[in-house]
Order: sequence, then C-alpha cells, then structure tokens
Amino acid sequence: MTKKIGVLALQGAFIEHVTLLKRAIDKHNYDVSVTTVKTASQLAECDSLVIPGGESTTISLIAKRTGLLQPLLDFVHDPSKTVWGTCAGLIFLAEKLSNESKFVDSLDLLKVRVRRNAFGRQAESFIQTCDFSSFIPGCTDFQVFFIRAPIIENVLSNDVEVLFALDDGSIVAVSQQGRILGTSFHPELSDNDIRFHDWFIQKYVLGL
Ligand SMILES: NC(=O)CC[C@H](N)C(=O)O
Repeated sequence: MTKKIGVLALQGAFIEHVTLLKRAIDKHNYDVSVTTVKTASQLAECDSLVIPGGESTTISLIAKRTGLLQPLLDFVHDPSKTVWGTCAGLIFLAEKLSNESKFVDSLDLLKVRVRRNAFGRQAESFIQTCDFSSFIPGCTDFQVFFIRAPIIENVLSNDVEVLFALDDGSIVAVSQQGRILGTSFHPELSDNDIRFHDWFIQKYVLGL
C-alpha cells in the first residue's frame, strides 16, 4: 500500500520539504505520496510526519490553538509511525529544553535535551558542508544550513543514537529507535540536493 508522508504546515519551511520529498519519490518511483498537514483528519491519513524548521514557539502555539496538539501527540507516540523534526521541529519533539520556554509545549518524544538558538542570533547562522557518509552511503559532501539552530546537549537514553556531531562535539543529528529522526540543520534548503530526503524515505518511510 502507498505510504503517505505528511509535512506539518502550520508555519516555517514546509514547502521546501514537500518539494524535495516529491523529487526523490519521482526520481526513484517510490510507492509513496506527500501531503501538507494542517488538520487532524489530514494527519490521520499519514504514516510518517515531517515537522519543519521555523519557530518552535509559533508552531507549538498554533498547534495548541487549532486543536492539533493532542492529535500530534497521539501520532508521534504511536510506535507504528515515523517522524522527522528539523530545527524548530527537533525542538518541538524534544523531551527537555535547557533554555526552557513557556511558549513551547513539546511533544515530549525524543529523549534528548536541546538548547535553542545555541549558535546565537540570525546573524550567526551559517552553512556547512558535512560528511554524512557514516549513515548515508557515499554522502561525503552535503551542504546544510544552520539557522538560529539548536544543538542536542545531551542524549538521555540508550535508545538514541548520535548520527552526526560537528567538529567541536555539538550533536546535530540523532535517531531514536530508527523511528524518530531529529536534525538541528536544514537539509531542505540545500540547492535541490535530494540525497538526505531520499535516505529518509528509504530508511524511515519504506524501512529498506
Ligand atoms: N531554523 C529554525 O527552525 C530556528 C528554530 C528557532 N530558533 C526556534 O527556537 O524555534
């Protein structure tokens, strides 16, 4: 049966995710479809959910105001679903925030402690070419964007595997039980490079 990926479309960089997921699906003819998610009924049709970057306080607040917070909690805690949070999406998924914000009602899923805006303000945002070949075969040169990005300060459980850390040791990509992916950076802004999204589809959506 066709697998469906939902991209949470309350705020932030959701169109970019949709575009790259669709390109990867078209290229490889995967039996997968993509849709944006704004309502509980749209969410109910999905097998996987991508929570984009943007502003975690805003995403959390809109989810609460629109009644989507509980359906999102139910979805992400369902062991048959897979989830990927980028940047603000990672913050929204995290169990603990070191700089606590009363405006972020987290989905309390990913067993990590995250520090928001860990690299400073917008002006301190940067682009980095990363060697992801330890988890994405052959992917030695992937350009990602860190935009007011969080870092993962601590992993709080053996269930969480560190996928990637920067040279200074800052953890920026983790996977929990092969079901939940969290990245501090934006791979969806990477000049139409579909390799990261392709890997997500293969590994997390199709379970290849
Ligand atoms: N690019 C991003 O998603 C930035 C995240 C933002 N700093 C937050 O706290 O939500």
